Amino acid sequence: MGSVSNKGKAVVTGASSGIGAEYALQLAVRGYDLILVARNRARLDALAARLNGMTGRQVEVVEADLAAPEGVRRVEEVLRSDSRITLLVNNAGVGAVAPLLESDPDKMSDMIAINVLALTRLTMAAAPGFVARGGGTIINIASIVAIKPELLNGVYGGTKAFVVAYTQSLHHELRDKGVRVQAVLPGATRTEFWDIAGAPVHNLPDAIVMSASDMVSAALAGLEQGELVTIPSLPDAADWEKYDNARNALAPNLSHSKPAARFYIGAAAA
Ligand SMILES: NC(=O)C1=CN([C@@H]2O[C@H](COP(=O)(O)OP(=O)(O)OC[C@H]3O[C@@H](n4cnc5c(N)ncnc54)[C@H](OP(=O)(O)O)[C@@H]3O)[C@@H](O)[C@H]2O)C=CC1
Ligand SMILES: CC(=O)[C@H](N)C(=O)O
Repeated sequence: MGSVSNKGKAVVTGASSGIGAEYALQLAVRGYDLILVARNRARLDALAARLNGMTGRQVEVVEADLAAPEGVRRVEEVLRSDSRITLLVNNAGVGAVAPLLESDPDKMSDMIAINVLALTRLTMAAAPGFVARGGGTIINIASIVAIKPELLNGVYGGTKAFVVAYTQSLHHELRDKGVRVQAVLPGATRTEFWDIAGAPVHNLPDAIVMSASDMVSAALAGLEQGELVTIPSLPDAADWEKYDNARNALAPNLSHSKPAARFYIGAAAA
């Protein structure tokens, strides 16, 4: 059994494969104890044993279906009750490539439940403890489809746009309370995501597909550099800042007592 980490514990959802398993590895190497969450118990147990053997860190496992209210409640309870938790990685997620008119509404509902509802509730379960203890970090895994929703299924893009907006708003509310937040926007990453979404990753050009290991290394470097939004592929951070500045530049004109003159409403009424 490893010694108790002074970095505390990281909760990683969707840790049974892909990006989540890679976060678990890289966080254990950085000295975090772990709580791994997903449905596939056998995979979680195998990863926990491997990481404990490699790093000596304590690794717990919570089997939970985050599409189901009782699964979310199980993880909420852990987040509320364990004061050693210092980091939450909201990574569990599913995607789709099918156009909206060919999509199964029940699958879309499940996607919203996992990508949006679970992430929202787990954040709300973790944040009060972080505020009370004067520190903590929440990493939300979004996607580049948050800003380019035309690329894949529209509901998937909508869920990831939610993750970015939610994270920006959390930053606004929590930055003065010692809580760090980060939205990570991966591009195509070589994981099982693609098979599950219905489009094998080998059909994509290698030039646009990153390994999960490189993606997570870059995302953690972005966190260390203080980024609120990290796009691992983006060469120049100033490009995101321009995009974000353009959004903020709209602010003075987003709410007025009258419609803009270009809609001629005032002229017609006069
Ligand atoms: N791969 C890519 O190209 C990109 C991925 N992303 C995002 O990265 C995140 C991780 O995906 P990735 O690693 O690629 O894909 P994987 O399919 O490899 O991993 C998804 C993880 O989510 C878990 N998960 C899925 N459904 C549930 C559920 N109902 N309850 C609990 N856990 C669940 C899975 O575990 P289990 O099945 O054991 O429950 C698994 O651990 C997702 O949010 C995805 O949207 C973003 C951009 C690009
Ligand atoms: C855009 C991608 O390639 C990715 N699979 C995603 O989940 O957004």
